[in-house]
Amino acid sequence: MKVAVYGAGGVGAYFGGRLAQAGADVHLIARGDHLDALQRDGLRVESVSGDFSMELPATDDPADVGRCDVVLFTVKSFDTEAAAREVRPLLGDDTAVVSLQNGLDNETKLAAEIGREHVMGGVAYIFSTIAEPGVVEHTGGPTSFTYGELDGARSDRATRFLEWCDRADGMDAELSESIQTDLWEKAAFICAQAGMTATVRLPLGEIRSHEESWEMYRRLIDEVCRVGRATGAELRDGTVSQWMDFADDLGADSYSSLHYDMTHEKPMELEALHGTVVRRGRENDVAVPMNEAVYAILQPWAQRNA
Ligand SMILES: NC(=O)C1=CN([C@@H]2O[C@H](COP(=O)(O)OP(=O)(O)OC[C@H]3O[C@@H](n4cnc5c(N)ncnc54)[C@H](OP(=O)(O)O)[C@@H]3O)[C@@H](O)[C@H]2O)C=CC1
Ligand SMILES: CC(C)(CO)C(=O)C(=O)O
Repeated sequence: MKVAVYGAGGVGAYFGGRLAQAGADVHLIARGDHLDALQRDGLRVESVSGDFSMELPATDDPADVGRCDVVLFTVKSFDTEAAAREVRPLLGDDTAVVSLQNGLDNETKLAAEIGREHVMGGVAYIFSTIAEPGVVEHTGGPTSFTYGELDGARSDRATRFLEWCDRADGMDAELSESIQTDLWEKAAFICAQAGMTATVRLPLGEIRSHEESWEMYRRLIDEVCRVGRATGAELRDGTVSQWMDFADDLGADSYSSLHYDMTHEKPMELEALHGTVVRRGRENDVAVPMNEAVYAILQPWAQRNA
């Protein structure tokens, strides 16, 4: 199984490294200082599930890699269109490009550039960042992702990739029959987890311990579920309470990638998260006051860091 990781950062390099440990032929696509360090010193993953280091081919030019079975597409959502324009050298007839990004529009943008037949949707659950060039720090979370064909088919390429994922330690993967549902459900959780940790600028434990803040967390999830349903996505009953239980069990020191980016002067995915919910809410006549508040509070930060 030949796999390219397009955007080998916190998420991509972690899962790519795990697949390489399982024997997959993994190629990293990165840029800047991070790429220099990957080429010079290899990839180092410092993980709560066990540290590991490995030498993997790394480049900024997809033509060096050539056709792959699977491309894990893990750039930030604001880089989706630019990166999608460079994906073609990685594509054979049956190549799957699997987005593991946050946001609701990445798959559509990818499909517009490379064709819907190449695109799978996905959602990732992991807390990981580039701690320094060449080094990915994994601090917690389930280390799992769910992915699937846009039409829900249990295709040969999707099941073949699942077999490889199942061989890998330190990660779990699941094949989805309704990736739109999963994307909206993940959006509901991330708008709460990212929105609250970034606006409050404190970890989840302190947010949980204040009734009003915890209620805002719940309302953020609820609003996104309402918008998702209004757009036609079939969210499961009980999604709000399931996420509240999940968030109740997360470590008290949990934050989010949005909080990390905000506090490290990095571009933020605010438009892909709360910006999209606010716009889709207006289009579908669904009130989203909590998401509007988060969007308004974080816009100056998003502008400053852009
Ligand atoms: N981090 C997390 O814990 C989680 C993140 N996610 C989502 O996963 C996605 C990826 O996040 P994350 O891994 O944190 O992001 P990172 O910033 O850690 O990694 C993305 C990498 O892609 C690189 N990149 C972007 N464009 C290109 C390009 N054209 N060519 C080569 N390299 C490129 C970036 O370089 P540069 O830095 O120079 O831009 C960066 O090194 C996001 O949508 C995020 O919301 C989902 C679940 C958990
Ligand atoms: C769900 C969460 C919070 C970690 O998996 C995430 O997606 C992020 O930090 O971007």
